[in-house]
Amino acid sequence: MTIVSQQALQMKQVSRGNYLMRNALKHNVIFNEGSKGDAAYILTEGKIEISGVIEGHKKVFAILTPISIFGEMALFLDDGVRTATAIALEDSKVIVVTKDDLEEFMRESPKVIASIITVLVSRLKTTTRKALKVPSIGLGVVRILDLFSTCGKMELKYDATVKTLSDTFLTTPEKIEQYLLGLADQGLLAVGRDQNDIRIIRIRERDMLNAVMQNKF
Ligand SMILES: Nc1ncnc2c1ncn2[C@@H]1O[C@@H]2COP(=O)(O)O[C@H]2[C@H]1O
Repeated sequence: MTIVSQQALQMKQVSRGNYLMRNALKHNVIFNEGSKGDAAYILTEGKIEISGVIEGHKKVFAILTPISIFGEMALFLDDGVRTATAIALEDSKVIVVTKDDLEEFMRESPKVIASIITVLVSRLKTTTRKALKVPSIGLGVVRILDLFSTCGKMELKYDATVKTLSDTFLTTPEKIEQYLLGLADQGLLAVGRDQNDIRIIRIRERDMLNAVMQNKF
């Protein structure tokens, strides 16, 4: 049993009242990041995606399966605002836990408090690990271009490449264009137009990664 499900079951055990159940059909938004939150939810059936928008890009933080609790953070935060968006990936069922319910659970059972802390700590640990894994954007761009050239693909559509790279590295298209400009200045690629007047990137250095590493990019 996961830590999250332990916590959810803990809550079921201490609750004496009737639960308010809610169905969330596939694609339903249960709540949006930035909205005010007055309840947490225990997922009993289905699948919920927890995501946020970082620098204009959607980032999935977690995919929850039964039994998991979510939407608890806003109940602890002073501003009461949702830190992420919850969307049903499948037809789902949740138990609504109001702020009053949660406070009552916590008053009645120190185990509930302990398990909520455990859930928050475990999410923080996962999130910190993910954050530390964010690659150097510059080197990441070079590695991807290097892969294309290794596969013999020396011309790439400019707009599509910039969009894919900015989505991949959760950064702005402008930032990616700066890196491309830097590589162009080093003579490793050129930006031009094809016969249909579509902007393209021409990779000029087959071993781009090696060249960049030698230049201590
Ligand atoms: N990094 C994360 N990993 C897993 N779940 C999260 C993460 N950030 C937020 N959540 C959950 O998503 C919910 C969004 O609404 P809340 O801020 O009320 O409570 C939040 C947590 O339950």
